[in-house]
Amino acid sequence: MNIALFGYGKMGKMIEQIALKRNHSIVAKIDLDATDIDFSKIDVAIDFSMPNAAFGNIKNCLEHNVPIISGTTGWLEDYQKAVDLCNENQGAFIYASNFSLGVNLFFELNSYLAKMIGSQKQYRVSMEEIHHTQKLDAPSGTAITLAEGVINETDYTKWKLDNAGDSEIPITAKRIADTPGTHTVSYESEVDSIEIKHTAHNREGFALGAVIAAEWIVGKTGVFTMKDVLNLS
Ligand SMILES: NC(=O)c1ccc[n+]([C@@H]2O[C@H](COP(=O)([O-])OP(=O)(O)OC[C@H]3O[C@@H](n4cnc5c(N)ncnc54)[C@H](O)[C@@H]3O)[C@@H](O)[C@H]2O)c1
Ligand SMILES: O=C(O)C1=N[C@H](C(=O)O)CCC1
Repeated sequence: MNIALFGYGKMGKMIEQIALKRNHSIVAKIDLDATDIDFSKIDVAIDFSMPNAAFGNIKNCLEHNVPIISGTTGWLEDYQKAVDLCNENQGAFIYASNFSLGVNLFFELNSYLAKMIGSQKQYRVSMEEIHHTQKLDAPSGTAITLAEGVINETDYTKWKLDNAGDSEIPITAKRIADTPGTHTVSYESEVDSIEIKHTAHNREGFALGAVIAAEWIVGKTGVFTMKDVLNLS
């Protein structure tokens, strides 16, 4: 498969290594705004760029009929526009806040736990995410997906960074050097605590998941998620 990388930073470089090992070719590396991209030889694009660049890259690919996988976080105010563009162009698009298999299993576990605890009003939920100090957005996209998972199953209505009101889920974002990504969901009552936690040891899981999503999407039409790719219920 001929892959174009939008964003050639920490993730772009890791994705390149994994894609080459899986016998794909990297036919373009776009690391800044580019106007002279030859879309005719690209089978699929993978965007791990920056919050202010992701939507432009997705739009460019969809308008040139190139399927696009986006892992960039912090641009979700434009997500619905990307979905509409994909549908208008009969294109193919996946955004995931986290492409690793482990985190996608963790999302399922989080929803299941929230569903069980939803009616147990003695528990208060909170979340913590820890990432490296270069991260531009907070809270992490993964923490937002986790919060949405809880909101779907309980009476919580919103998430909020730090101090939250009664119906809001408080998320604490910490930045510590060299931390690839750690997420904890905690439930506290007067008498006990329940915690679930996912720790990424490096970026390989994110990158492998993105390449697997790219392999999966070629030849398909529509807006998909990692649940579709991994065949999770
Ligand atoms: N979904 C996931 O599984 C997952 C995993 C890790 C990181 N991320 C997200 O991916 C993004 C990139 O992470 P990173 O650690 O590689 O960051 P990084 O800062 O190392 O790399 C980003 C690269 O994007 C480039 N860039 C800037 N403007 C661009 C443009 N217009 N087009 C193309 N490239 C452009 C920058 O020059 C930089 O090299 C972040 O938003 C991060 O939160 C997501
Ligand atoms: O390194 C990052 O930046 C990461 N971003 C994603 C997020 O915001 O959830 C996934 C984990 C790593």
